[in-house]
Amino acid sequence: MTIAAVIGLGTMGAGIAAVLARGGLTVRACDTAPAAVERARGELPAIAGLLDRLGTPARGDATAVAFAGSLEEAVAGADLVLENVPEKLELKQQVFRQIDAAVGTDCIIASDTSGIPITKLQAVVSRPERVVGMHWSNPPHLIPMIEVVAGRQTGTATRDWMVALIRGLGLLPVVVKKDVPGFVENRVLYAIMREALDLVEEGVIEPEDLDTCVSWGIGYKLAIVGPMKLLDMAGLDIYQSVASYLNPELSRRADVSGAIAERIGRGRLGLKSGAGLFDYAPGELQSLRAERANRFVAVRKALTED
Ligand SMILES: NC(=O)c1ccc[n+]([C@@H]2O[C@H](COP(=O)([O-])OP(=O)(O)OC[C@H]3O[C@@H](n4cnc5c(N)ncnc54)[C@H](O)[C@@H]3O)[C@@H](O)[C@H]2O)c1
Ligand SMILES: Cc1ncc(C=O)c(C(=O)O)c1O
Repeated sequence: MTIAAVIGLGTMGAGIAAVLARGGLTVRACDTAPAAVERARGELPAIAGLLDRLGTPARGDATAVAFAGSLEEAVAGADLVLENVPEKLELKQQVFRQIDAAVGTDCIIASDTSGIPITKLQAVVSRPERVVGMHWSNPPHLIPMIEVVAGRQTGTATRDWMVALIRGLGLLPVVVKKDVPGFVENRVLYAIMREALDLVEEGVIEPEDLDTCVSWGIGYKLAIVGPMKLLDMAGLDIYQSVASYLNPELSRRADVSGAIAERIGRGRLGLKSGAGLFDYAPGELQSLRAERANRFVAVRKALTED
């Protein structure tokens, strides 16, 4: 039985732990914030219900996650440790050192980092060849694609082990061939987010209308036809004509939108704080999450049915 430990139970933690547990792994998890542990514990039954509805391979119970009192307790005897703490390099490196000191020589240490180069994380451990990126997408129990990223010193066997694990979970591993910041998913997503925020800040479009435009004009299409295939569908000549005048116009800002920093400064972090770019009524968050989860399940089943 493969033993997995998940370090960090925030937005991503419960869903990842549940998917690993349903895949038949023995899962332990920990978080330095007791409230995060209790929130994750409370989320597991609903997540398990969604995985049942998706019909993913069930080799275990998605709610069978053991919550450890410390990182050392969580990682003891683990075959895989997934670091899942906030996106801060120094913190991740500190946690990586702590993991490295507590695991066996065969343990694979993975990170769910959104895009910090894996090479920077493996630089602080004694067996860098056992370090690999395992980048899930939010919500992790509903999005089947996981990026597998090898750092400069990652062993091929480690990368291949991770690909096989993800396939065994019934999910879609995508091997990112170069350890670039943001990997692939977030480089594309953040180009979209940068342009979207610029268009709203420049008064070109209202936020709600931007979401409608991108979700139904682009997201819906890309769910069925990926960008590379879409070029053939649209016509490479059309792309060349449009890109020739449009590429010079696209946002190239290297800083982060001031609108984002301003809201963070007011404690408006998004769903995690009850308000962000949008306001949410107190009871709305739960129904919003449930509605979105239902739509994720319906679309994923529609896209994967033969
Ligand atoms: N939120 C997303 O959409 C998303 C998607 C994919 C990947 N990621 C990445 O996954 C990682 C986690 O993201 P998140 O959104 O879950 O973050 P989060 O801030 O919601 O949760 C992080 C959790 O880590 C805990 N933590 C902090 N220090 C710790 C330590 N030393 N030991 C154990 N727990 C500790 C915090 O208490 C918190 O509960 C980040 O690297 C992030 O970039 C996030
Ligand atoms: C805004 C944003 N940033 C990072 C990630 C993943 O690393 C996501 C996501 O998974 O959806 C995201 O939405």
